Amino acid sequence: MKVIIGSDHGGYQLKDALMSVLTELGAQVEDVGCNCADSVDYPDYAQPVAERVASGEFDRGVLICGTGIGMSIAANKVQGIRCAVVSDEFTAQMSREHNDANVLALGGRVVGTGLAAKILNTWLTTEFTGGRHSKRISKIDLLEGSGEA
Ligand SMILES: O=C(CO)[C@H](O)[C@H](O)[C@H](O)COP(=O)(O)O
Repeated sequence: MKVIIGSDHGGYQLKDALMSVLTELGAQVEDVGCNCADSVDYPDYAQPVAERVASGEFDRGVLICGTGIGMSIAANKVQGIRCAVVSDEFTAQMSREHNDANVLALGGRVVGTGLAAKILNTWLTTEFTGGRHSKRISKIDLLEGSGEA
């Protein structure tokens, strides 16, 4: 699986910590930064991650800011992106099974490293259920003008 990951200054430490999870899962990872505590703007990292997932270049994206909220708002502006902010394992599982989320947003100031690793593991290894959920995803596609009625 090809995964692209990015963060702002509120998430770069958690991003670094999660690299081992991605490596253990055998993911092919590209890190678009940032890589230090200097203040940056989260949309500058959400945009390349979201666009490169939406284009099909990467299978999944992971975005980390202080809360995950800013990253998710920005990523969800890109057509074809279903970004879920997750702080627990159950919603990580549901965001894949029901919502087919293709980008995961985490809060570096919200979840600790251990929980974040479990969330990421669950999120990357859970498949979309399809069925009744596919119809709902199609309706989301219509909302953003990319689907067919
Ligand atoms: O966008 C966010 C909140 O929705 C992110 O958590 C940012 O990381 C946060 O806003 C950055 O805050 P800072 O005070 O500039 O460090």
